[in-house]
Amino acid sequence: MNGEIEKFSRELPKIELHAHLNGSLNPITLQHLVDRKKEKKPHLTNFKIPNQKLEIIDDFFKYFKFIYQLTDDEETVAYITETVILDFHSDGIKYLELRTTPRSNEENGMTHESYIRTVISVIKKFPSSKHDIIVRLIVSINRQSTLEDAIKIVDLALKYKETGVVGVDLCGDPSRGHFDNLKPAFIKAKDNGLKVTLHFGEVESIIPEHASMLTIPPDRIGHATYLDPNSKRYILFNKLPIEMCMTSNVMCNTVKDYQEHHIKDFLYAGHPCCLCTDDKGIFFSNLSTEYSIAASTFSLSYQQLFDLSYQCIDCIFDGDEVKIHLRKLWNDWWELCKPTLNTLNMKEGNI
Ligand SMILES: CNc1ncnc2c1ncn2[C@@H]1O[C@H](COP(=O)(O)O)[C@@H](O)[C@H]1O
Repeated sequence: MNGEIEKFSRELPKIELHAHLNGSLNPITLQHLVDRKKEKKPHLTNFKIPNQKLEIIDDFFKYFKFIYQLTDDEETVAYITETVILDFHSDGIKYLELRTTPRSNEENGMTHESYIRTVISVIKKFPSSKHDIIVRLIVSINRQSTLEDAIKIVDLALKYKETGVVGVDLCGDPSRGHFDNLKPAFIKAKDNGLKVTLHFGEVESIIPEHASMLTIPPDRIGHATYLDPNSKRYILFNKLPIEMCMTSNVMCNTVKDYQEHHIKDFLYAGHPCCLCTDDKGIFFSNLSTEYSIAASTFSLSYQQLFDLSYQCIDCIFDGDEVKIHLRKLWNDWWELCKPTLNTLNMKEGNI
């Protein structure tokens, strides 16, 4: 990879809109958690995430059986939230929408509500004025939830709407559950002013759920790898922003390689695409690497990389005031940075 582009991608102000808390733990944090818990849970002693491409996406979801045992109390949830925010901060992320699925643990008194409260209490420690990063929360609902639980989670998201929750997400193993079972929960979220993002088209077998999902309608979708013609038309016509997770898709083998990634078609069409990490801890990536990969795969120029990052501002779930703040930040950075760039890479790239 071109070293100059890597440096540029690191320094570029960036927005992360699709990052699962428990999938974003760096290897050092994970090892630290293993060390802390191994006395009580000796079967986790040798747990490590292998840095290799998976054969099928089903294998990916198995990791959470282990990770969840490491993050099953409020103290640890607070610790990982802080670590993950600091990691994103040091990678040049200026606005982060972190997402997580509330969990409970009867043994130590953690409830869905105390889980959310814990995450929010850490987010509050990062006021933008002090820390140079704005953090918001998306509350995830797993596809395997019951409708009753999903509604409870939406109610909690609404309860904490004024303290940093901006939206809800549908996530989880796409081969489990069905969107229609949970649809009323998403309608409730939307009706009450929360934004909605849905994992969409991550695998081909999910296509029959698409038409129903689009009726919500979502404010963004994640992945959009496998699309039927009607959904694709809807997404393009409505300029529905897509959270693009290139390394995640390649590592889970839902996309053959970077060159074949569907982001290419959407970029050609001038469609709003937001590069995201998904689960940077499991895929050994970070957001600046995703920008470098996009640049080297599709020969993007500095200007195109900057534009790619800039247009994410329009796709955030927070309101106009934050958007205006971010636009100024981006423009000021670009004015300072532009004169120092190698003019060769300023020329238009392939897209
Ligand atoms: C590969 N792409 C993906 N597709 C679907 N769901 C995913 C995912 N990556 C992560 N998750 C969902 O996020 C949870 C972990 O973070 P939190 O416990 O919420 O912080 C996983 O259990 C899974 O449901």
